[in-house]
Amino acid sequence: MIKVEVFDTTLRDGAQARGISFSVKDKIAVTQALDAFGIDYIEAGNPGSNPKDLEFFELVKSVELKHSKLVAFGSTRRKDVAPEEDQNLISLLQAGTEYVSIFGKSWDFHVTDIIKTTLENNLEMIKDTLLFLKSKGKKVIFDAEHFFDGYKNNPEYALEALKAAKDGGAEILTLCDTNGGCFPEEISRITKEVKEKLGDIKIGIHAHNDMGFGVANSIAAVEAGALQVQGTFLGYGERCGNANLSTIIANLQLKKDYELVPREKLGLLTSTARIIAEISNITIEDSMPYIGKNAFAHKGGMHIDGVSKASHSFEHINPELVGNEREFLLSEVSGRSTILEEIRRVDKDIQRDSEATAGIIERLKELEYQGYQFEGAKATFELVIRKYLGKYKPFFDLVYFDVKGNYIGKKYYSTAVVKVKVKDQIELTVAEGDGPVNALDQALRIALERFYPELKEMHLIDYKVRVLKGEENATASKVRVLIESADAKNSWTTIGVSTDIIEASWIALVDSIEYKLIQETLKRLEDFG
Ligand SMILES: CC(=O)SCCNC(=O)CCNC(=O)[C@H](O)C(C)(C)COP(=O)(O)OP(=O)(O)OC[C@H]1O[C@@H](n2cnc3c(N)ncnc32)[C@H](O)[C@@H]1OP(=O)(O)O
Ligand SMILES: CC(=O)C(=O)O
Repeated sequence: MIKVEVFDTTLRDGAQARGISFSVKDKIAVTQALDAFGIDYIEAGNPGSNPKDLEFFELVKSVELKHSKLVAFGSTRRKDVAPEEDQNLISLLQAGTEYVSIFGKSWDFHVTDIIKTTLENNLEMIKDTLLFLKSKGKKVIFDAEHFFDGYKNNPEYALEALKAAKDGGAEILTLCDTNGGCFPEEISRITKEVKEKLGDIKIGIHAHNDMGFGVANSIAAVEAGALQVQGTFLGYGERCGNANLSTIIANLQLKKDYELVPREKLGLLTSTARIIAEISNITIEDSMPYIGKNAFAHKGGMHIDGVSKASHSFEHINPELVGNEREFLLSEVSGRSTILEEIRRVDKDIQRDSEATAGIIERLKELEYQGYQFEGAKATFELVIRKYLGKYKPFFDLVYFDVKGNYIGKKYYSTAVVKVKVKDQIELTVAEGDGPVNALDQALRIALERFYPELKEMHLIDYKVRVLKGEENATASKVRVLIESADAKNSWTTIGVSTDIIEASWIALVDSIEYKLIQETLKRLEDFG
């Protein structure tokens, strides 16, 4: 088992992604999540860039980290400034970290045309900067910016840049595919050549994802001898992002003979990813390998049948290894194996071959054809099963409802009137709401709470509407409404479809209330034994 160090730059390179802006508090929270997961190095900011990063390094001094080493990032000294007078280097020292990472030019074209200095001066800038930082007691990781492009253009010079960093006392030389434009075989070949030519110093890899090879290139470098991988936990970063560490860690640790994080921590991969996404205010792509919501979600009836018989028939790993979960999605492509579990929740005696199983599948496919989609609305599907099996009795009957919107002065009000019959009693209520559905929800609850006080515990937490185009369901302009409701212990989702948004919302609202009342009834029956 070879140890490969993990270097996370979510808080530095990840913060260079469009749409990401961490507050100091966010940075501390991400640092703590990465530390708890066992990341070796956290590049947490660029103190020469902005006061926020400097403030972060000041405040983080009082945060106890159990595993990770913090790293402050900056560039080599400016071309005509001595290191001790370079403002960026002074800020780096102020950050007070044991480790600093310094990026320097290793592509001759960048030296002459971007920083506009001589090739010799750039080598001096690298060496001087590192010697200065070493003299101040720092451990330095050298990021050879554009190393692979530089090596392809002028291998001797690119290697000279690495040697300057080595002579300056670098602990690790990181080869960067800054523009993300290399193929894995190039990364592999060049990494091997660097290792042969530079001897015993530790090599790292920093890959970008512009060709979709961020993960593949990082793995190619590790297989060629790199012992440190830089990336961002969820692949955030400038342009197409950085190499995605959550994928690299799982790939190398579960499929190859490398240890990247302590073994017992791998099961925290998914929860750590979700914490970081939440703080970053970015939704994780459902299809992200290992940690995405769909990574172990099965929809095809034959796949579900296979997984139920032997999980590895359609899963490359057990989801528990990375803290994710298996899910079976209900839909028109479901077979009997998929829905049997749902049916048995209602009636344990029903078998795969029972007539009811086939009948319920037919009903499911019919409803999906009308525009329903049950993969996200299992509560409504439970009601479909109950209705089919005759295990459903309405808790109330609707006499009528009426919803109106009015401008009064300059303000828009929605009002709903609901008349229902419960146990032979008629209840007529009226309520105002923020919108028509909210008004309807309020009026219905007021009408029912007298009979079913447990409804006071539940509330609506999400409401989504989707307009269905004709070709999707063979009918013109229907709307699909999904309502998520919750009480103190559970949340559940219901669905309604109609050509009228109010009617679709009503259907989903009624299902949401009936589902809650059924659960309460079942609980009471269970309590009575
Ligand atoms: C590949 C990477 O991700 S590298 C990191 C990139 N990240 C960032 O740029 C985010 C943080 N950057 C910043 O906050 C700002 O760019 C600062 C504060 C660092 C600098 O701001 P400014 O002084 O206004 O310079 P500006 O950003 O316009 O230009 C960059 C300067 O750095 C110089 N420079 C670029 N790379 C290097 C290097 N490796 N070593 C020394 N100087 C460098 C450029 O030549 C240019 O100098 P010039 O002003 O003499 O032309
Ligand atoms: C250092 C760095 O972020 C890069 O070269 O991409």
